[in-house]
Amino acid sequence: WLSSSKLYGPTESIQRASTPSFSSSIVNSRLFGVSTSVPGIATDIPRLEPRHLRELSENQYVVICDFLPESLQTALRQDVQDLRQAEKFTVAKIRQDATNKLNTNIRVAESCFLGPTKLKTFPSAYRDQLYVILDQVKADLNSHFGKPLDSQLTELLYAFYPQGGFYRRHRDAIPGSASTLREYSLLLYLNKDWNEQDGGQLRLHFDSGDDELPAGEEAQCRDVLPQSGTLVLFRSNAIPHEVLDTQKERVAIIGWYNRPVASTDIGELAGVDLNPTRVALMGVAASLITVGVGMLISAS
Ligand SMILES: O=C(O)CCC(=O)C(=O)O
Ligand SMILES: [Fe+2]
Repeated sequence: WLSSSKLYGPTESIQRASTPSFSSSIVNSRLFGVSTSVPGIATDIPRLEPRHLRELSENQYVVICDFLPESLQTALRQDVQDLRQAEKFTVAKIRQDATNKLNTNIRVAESCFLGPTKLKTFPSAYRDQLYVILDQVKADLNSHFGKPLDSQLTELLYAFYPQGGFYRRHRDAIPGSASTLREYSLLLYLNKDWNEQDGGQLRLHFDSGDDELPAGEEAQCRDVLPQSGTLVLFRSNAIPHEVLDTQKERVAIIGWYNRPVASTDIGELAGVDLNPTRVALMGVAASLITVGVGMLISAS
């Protein structure tokens, strides 16, 4: 597992997860695989390996193929179908947008918010398994980077893009809004047998722009196929990205690991101008804001 850390450009090196895609209920003894058992399912918990974490810190993003166990991919694909059937999906809004109004010039997709406290009337052991896996990813990020991530402030959703769907270039963390707390963006795809001609690639941009390529800069990007099982992680404030027009229905699990609210965020998040010395004395206010932002996120 400590094999060579490759230096690579935006167009190469897609990593592979090392855990087997599925195992029976036998607890495995491999270094990065632990197992849980949920009634009816027993799946290895895939882990971020040191090479993945190194790559994330060097390049601000990492792409890991075959991360999610295949049996779970199948089950979650079915979960998306069932939730759509039950009309649990709503047309996705652009949340960073000040007005939060529907903007179909930027995004055409439907979404369904997920999390341990969501969809209580529509439980799924497979979704619970997903939460366990995503908590482990968070723990792996935590222990590698040594920066705490806030468990209250994790956002998670299913996104369904119809044929012709897209999401134009944007950044996930925008200063001056709650999204500024997003530290890592997470994408997990559930689309079987995806090809180049199906479109819907996730395009990661490496120029210095936000929503557009700055004049005079050369485009530099990498396209990732939304292939079932693929995990993409990137620093939310570092990598502008977009979803190219999809020729087929496309499903993604989208999440953000947020950092805790710092006292220096208070002014910005509360929309007021506070002086820094006062702000420093306001740790209590920071935790209140955490609760407030948490409610904001869970209400969406
Ligand atoms: O669906 C994707 O691949 C990306 C979605 C995205 O960028 C977002 O929801 O912020
Ligand atoms: Fe995004």
